[in-house]
Amino acid sequence: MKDRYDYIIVGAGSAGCALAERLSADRGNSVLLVESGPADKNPFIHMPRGIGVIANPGSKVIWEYDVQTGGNGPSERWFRGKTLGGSSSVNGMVYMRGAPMDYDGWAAAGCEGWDWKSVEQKFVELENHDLGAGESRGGHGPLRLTTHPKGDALFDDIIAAGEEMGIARVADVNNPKTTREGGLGYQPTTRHRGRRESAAKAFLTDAKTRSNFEIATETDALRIEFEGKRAVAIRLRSKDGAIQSVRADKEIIVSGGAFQTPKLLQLSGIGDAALLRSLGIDVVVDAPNVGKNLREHRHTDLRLRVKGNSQNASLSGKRAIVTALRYFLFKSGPMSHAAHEVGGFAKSSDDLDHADLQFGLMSLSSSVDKAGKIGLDPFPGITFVTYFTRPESQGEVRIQSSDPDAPLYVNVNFLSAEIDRKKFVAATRWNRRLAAQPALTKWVEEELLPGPAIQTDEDILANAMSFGGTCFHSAGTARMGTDDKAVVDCRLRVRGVEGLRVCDTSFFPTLVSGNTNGPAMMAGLMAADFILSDHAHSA
Ligand SMILES: Cc1cc2nc3c(=O)[nH]c(=O)nc-3n(C[C@H](O)[C@H](O)[C@H](O)COP(=O)(O)OP(=O)(O)OC[C@H]3O[C@@H](n4cnc5c(N)ncnc54)[C@H](O)[C@@H]3O)c2cc1C
Repeated sequence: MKDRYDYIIVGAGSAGCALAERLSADRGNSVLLVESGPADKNPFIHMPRGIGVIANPGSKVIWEYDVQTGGNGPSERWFRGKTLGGSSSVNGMVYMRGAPMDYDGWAAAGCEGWDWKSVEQKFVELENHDLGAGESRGGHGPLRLTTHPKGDALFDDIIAAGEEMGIARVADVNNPKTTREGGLGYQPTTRHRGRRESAAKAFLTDAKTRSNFEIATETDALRIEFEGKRAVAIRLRSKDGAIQSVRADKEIIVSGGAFQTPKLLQLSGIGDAALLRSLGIDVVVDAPNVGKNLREHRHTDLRLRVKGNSQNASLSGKRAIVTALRYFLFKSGPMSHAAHEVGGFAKSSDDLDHADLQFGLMSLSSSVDKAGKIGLDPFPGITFVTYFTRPESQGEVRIQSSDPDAPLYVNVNFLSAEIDRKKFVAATRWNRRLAAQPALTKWVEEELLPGPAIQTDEDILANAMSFGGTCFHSAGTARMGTDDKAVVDCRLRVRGVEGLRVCDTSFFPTLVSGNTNGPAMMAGLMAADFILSDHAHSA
């Protein structure tokens, strides 16, 4: 590693990889990409269902958090990616983009340039879709997308059940009309030829050979260093514990993800002044909203015992070995599936002008045994996973110590907003309506979860944390905006200092209507445009 670069990016996740590729494409820029985790060599990263192995406690490729859910529920163990590709290397590979209204809402709140028409162009640039290029779809970008193949009778009947409810069968669930009106179809995924297509795969495979680009894995960014109000260097700790300051002549961009980005800002003196002083950290900018506005999707699950076509058996016991072998030989079979085979959007009530629910089918089902261990059910089961797409509950992430290795405080405050409670109930009822359609009566044997005893709105809410979970879409903790409380401005520059930006899901002012990997990569492309044009003008 050299002692100075033009640009230093902290975090080789979804956004960081996309940004690094774009900045280093100009050989006149020297770029350093710093990543806490190791290179993505573990073969289970690349096997789509390898997630069951790499997400285990103690895994070297994940960050683990103890998260307060809000209310009286027990805390939950959440994780994020810690390797090249970040969370895109450990996620469920469901590829969604969000709805035009999400981005148009950001623009209407003052952030010009973030309207749907602008971000849509970036999605098109990003995508190499197996459905080919279309009006709102890319066919030539770096990110190879594969739609789950047709042909499974149960999956097809789930889409047919949607049709019986008046929900269109669609070829591309990301089409803007589908995100508005609703529609179910086979799930587009970040997979290619049976392997995970992470941000590292899409953006670093070619870029890493560039002589102006360096990647430092197993290296932690501990603190941003300032001269006056200008961010000038990053304090780094390498694998062997050596500490080094590396200068950025142009900019530092923090892409550590929605938990680690606010943490690094706070450790560097950008945060709530009272909190920072109480921990002995010198204040660079009093920015009380760093770490606030944490947004997350909470899914409600309908676990069903079915008559067949579940993947439970082929992923359990001795058959799992055969399934894994099939995967390693042919890159096919259940080990090559993403989290959802079927997905899409729906309206929880016909009078809505926009879809408000996202649905995903998991072709397996799991339960917790008497010893508290989670395992696949010993019978055929599937799970409907549905969530309200635009939650308003807000939580918080904050440091509890000036020690960078100390655990973070995370409280997501699920269902604290009235609308989220109302929609959680609506989503739970919607799952049941789908399962009750004629197309599915020949498949469904029994509802296992929430279970027949849970019927009233009160019952559903009282048990909400026990039949669903986090979608791992955390965002919002370094909110973009034009108001005094925003952490970054609309070009992602940290307010109150110079030479520092944030580029990851932390800046999202609200959650988008869908999964967040695609939007994070899109953000990396947007940020690259801002940075390159700002420096072209200042040169
Ligand atoms: C289990 C799981 C399942 C998910 N499923 C889906 C899905 O199916 N579809 C979907 O679209 N989205 C999914 N998501 C969400 C999506 O993957 C994330 O929202 C997205 O990847 C976030 O991108 P990011 O750039 O904000 O951060 P990340 O991709 O998390 O990247 C942050 C990177 O920064 C590194 N880093 C952090 N701090 C430091 C530091 N101080 N020094 C050096 N490096 C640092 C981290 O190690 C990490 O590599 C899932 C996420 C998880 C965790």
